[in-house]
Amino acid sequence: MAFFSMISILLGFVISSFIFIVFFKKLFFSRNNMSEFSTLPSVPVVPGFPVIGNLLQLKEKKPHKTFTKWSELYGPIYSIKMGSSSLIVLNSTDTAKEAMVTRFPSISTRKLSNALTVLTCNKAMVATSDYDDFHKLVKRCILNGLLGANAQKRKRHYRDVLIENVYSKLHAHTRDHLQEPVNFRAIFENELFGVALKQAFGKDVESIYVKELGETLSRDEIFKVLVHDMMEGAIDVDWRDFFPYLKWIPNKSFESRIQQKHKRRLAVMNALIQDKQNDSESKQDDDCYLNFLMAEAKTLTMEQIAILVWETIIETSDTTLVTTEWAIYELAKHQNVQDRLFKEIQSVCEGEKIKEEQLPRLPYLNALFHETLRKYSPAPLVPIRYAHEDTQIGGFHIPAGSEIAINIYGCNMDKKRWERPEEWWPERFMEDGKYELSDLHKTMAFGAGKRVCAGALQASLMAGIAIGRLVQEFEWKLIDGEEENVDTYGLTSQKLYPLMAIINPRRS
Ligand code: HEM
Repeated sequence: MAFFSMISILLGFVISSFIFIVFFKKLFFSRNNMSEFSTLPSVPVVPGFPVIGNLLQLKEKKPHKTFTKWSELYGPIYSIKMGSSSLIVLNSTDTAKEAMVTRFPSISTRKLSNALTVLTCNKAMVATSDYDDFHKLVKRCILNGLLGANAQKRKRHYRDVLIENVYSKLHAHTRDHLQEPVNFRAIFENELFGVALKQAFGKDVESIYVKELGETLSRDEIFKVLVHDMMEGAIDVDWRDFFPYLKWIPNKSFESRIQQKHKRRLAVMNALIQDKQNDSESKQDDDCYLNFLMAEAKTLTMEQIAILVWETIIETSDTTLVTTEWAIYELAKHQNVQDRLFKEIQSVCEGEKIKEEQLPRLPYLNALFHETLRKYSPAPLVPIRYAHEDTQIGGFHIPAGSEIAINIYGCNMDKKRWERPEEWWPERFMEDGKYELSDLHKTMAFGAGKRVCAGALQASLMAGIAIGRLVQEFEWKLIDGEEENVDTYGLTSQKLYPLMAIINPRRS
């Protein structure tokens, strides 16, 4: 009997110790697992519908505008549901900076849509890669080989030729069709694409035979395949992005659209690369980005090199055009701003053609460039990021696994930060007639922190000198009805309808 009661006491002790250990371990473990942030409040949620969440509310293809409206109701940071995926949206400069700089180590990976996964060959671009060794290698390459200050000095002649060509074509227009509106985009886009090709391959091209397609493409067709179709593809929507658990269901029309664009782009890039390699004996510029990558990044595959070179072509061809076209539109609309800019240029350049070296001495030109970046944020939404560990933003808990969208357009339309944000008003950067260089970065147009735009210098030089020279040489006026044409299109706030303006030469 004593033996049995001994056993039951012992058993009782073992069981209670076991329960205690399990309980204690659980308590200890969950405490340990509870990050320092989990006591913070969760981000506010924008109400949506069961299953689809907020998808219906986002059906107009300008999510940055809808996000900005919601920020007035739900605050600068909130969460939405896109089908079964949640997305945290940041709409103020403070929260955006926190995500891009202070909390960057916890939010350094990218989350790509199905379309972008294909078009970027699974993150093989600098701009869409995760923050890893690949990113460090290719960002070093793009800065040293093309976009850093020294490389941009070496590429100066391309920019000089661009501006002379644009000037000559506009001048020819005034000679042959005075008082007829000019399509500024058609001229500027064509020249920018030329710079993009020269930087990439050391030369412009008129046409190319693409063996994989069995056809010869004209320069316009090359532009369509490398730039236009890619911009269109980047915003193509696959409904499976919103319901990843249904990814096993085929979406044939989406897949064939994207694959076709992707394959044509690679075929054209391969043809251009081959053409350059066959041509290496000729006197073309050998300081081109393709040669730089081939020499400096030997661990990369040929497909990665093709994508990295293509990246510089699409980036050079698009955002600088968007900014310059909107700036000229606003100048043509605001004659007083145009006059003030012209006077500033004349007093600094003393009748000579404006030069890049003079840009720092032209505060009003800088102010209006940055005001254009603010109002028209050429990259309104930064590619989506992903929190790989618990963190916080704006005093809210951001659990690991959250997807985060940074709405730069929303930051720049924030009424708490900007007086009358809807107005284009360069003087906001010229308080008391002076401007502070640091103020210009308040727009966050180029991002911030470790993923800051690599092309900011090139874009500022090209857009700055183009705006300055075009106002120095011509008076710009909008045609009737043009003021209403302010709609945008696509991923980068491009003007929906090309700017149509009347230009008059200022001097013979
Ligand atoms: C006005 C013109 C431009 C604007 C407003 C702009 C804006 C931006 C923004 C917002 C980012 C994202 C930052 C982030 O993910 O946090 C970015 C990244 C980038 N941009 Fe630009 N960009 C412009 C022109 C250019 C040009 C002309 C090039 C190259 C030719 C370029 C190359 C890049 C690259 C390579 C990145 C990725 C940097 C990285 O992830 O480390 N950009 N840009």
